[in-house]
Amino acid sequence: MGKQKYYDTALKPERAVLVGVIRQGEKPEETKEYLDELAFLVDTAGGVVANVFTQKMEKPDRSTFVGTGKLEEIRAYVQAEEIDMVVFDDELSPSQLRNIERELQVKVLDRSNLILDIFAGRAQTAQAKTQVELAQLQYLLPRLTRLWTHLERQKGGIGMRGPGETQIESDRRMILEKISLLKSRLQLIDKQNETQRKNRAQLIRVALVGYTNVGKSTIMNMLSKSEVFAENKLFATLDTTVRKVVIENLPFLLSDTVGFIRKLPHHLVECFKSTLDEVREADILIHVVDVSHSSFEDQINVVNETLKELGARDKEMIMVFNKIDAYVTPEIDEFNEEEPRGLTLDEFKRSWMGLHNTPSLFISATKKENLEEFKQLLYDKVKAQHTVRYPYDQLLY
Ligand SMILES: Nc1nc2c(ncn2[C@@H]2O[C@H](COP(=O)(O)OP(=O)(O)OP(=O)(O)O)[C@@H](O)[C@H]2O)c(=O)[nH]1
Ligand SMILES: [Mg+2]
Repeated sequence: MGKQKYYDTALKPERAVLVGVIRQGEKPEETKEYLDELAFLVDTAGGVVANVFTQKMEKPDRSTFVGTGKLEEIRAYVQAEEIDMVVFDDELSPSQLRNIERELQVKVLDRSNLILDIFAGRAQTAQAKTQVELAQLQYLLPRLTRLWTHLERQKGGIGMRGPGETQIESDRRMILEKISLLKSRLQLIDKQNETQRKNRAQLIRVALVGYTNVGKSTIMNMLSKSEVFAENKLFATLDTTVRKVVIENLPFLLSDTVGFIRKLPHHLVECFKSTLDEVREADILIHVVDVSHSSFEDQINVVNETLKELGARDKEMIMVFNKIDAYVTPEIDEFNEEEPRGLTLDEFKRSWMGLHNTPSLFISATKKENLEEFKQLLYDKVKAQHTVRYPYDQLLY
């Protein structure tokens, strides 16, 4: 796919239509959240959203995701409005993808390959590039296989023998060869990185983790006075950056890494495992939350789940609620007089502190609010671990 195109602002942005299914028991706000996030992904990839289609269904249709009537409606819109692509909020199965493409006659993407495409456009280092390419090929492979078995089922029919199959078979073989090549390349890079990590000074390691776009890189820049790329797009950071930071007289290593997101394609997590080594090997995690985001509590859960998947859930953690400057008390229901609004920041703070033992802080990285308190807590935590780990270290005394 034309990655170049996405980032070339001189070209007309591609026009997209989003499609989501409202499952039974799902609240309309939830669906809206999911689709808003999908729209942000499209925006990050350089496209513009022209329209959104939703359908209430018990579960997505097995062959066409949405019902045939809805698909017909989308097709009419796509033709009338010169739409370049249709993006589905869930990962489509190989046969769904094929059926929908046949019906709509336009580029069809799902959430997974949209994320993969953004990653591909952002990867800078050899490691990230290799990881993304591997994930893309692994995404592609079953979509070829199924096509192939589909053809095989019809084998015997006149005109169905021969080239069709062998073409796909050889594509498949090529992809498999490429996958094993990429895997061995990654192993080599991993080994080099491991050696690098071993050669590092004996310092406590702290990792910034959190949902994408919460302000991890901004905090990294603030603490290390370095320049890590930060912007209001999803997945601004793909490669892990490690910096030495000194608070008062205490040095430690701080790493900034790729943000997490709901429904992150599984093979992508797999491929990025080694990028996330810094997280897995960290002594302390700083879990950054964008408290101004309307679904920040869901985002906290997604991050905790992903950490569990990485085997990093039991580490010492500090919760940092960032962007307090942008927090607005949510309006819940204007017709309910007893509960016309959600929690104010203060109320949330108190209820959070009451429920959780994890040390928590409320800051604004851009407005520089409560940064001293944050640095102090970080200093205390790092120092506590440092004195246990390196008791004879002269640095501290
Ligand atoms: N209002 C407000 N915006 C902030 C604050 N901290 C960061 N931002 C903005 O949030 C956006 C995302 O910041 P990043 O630091 O790139 O976030 P990240 O978590 O590194 O994002 P990814 O690398 O994409 O996962 C940027 O536009 C920042 O300027 C804050 O305290 N208040
Ligand atoms: Mg970042």
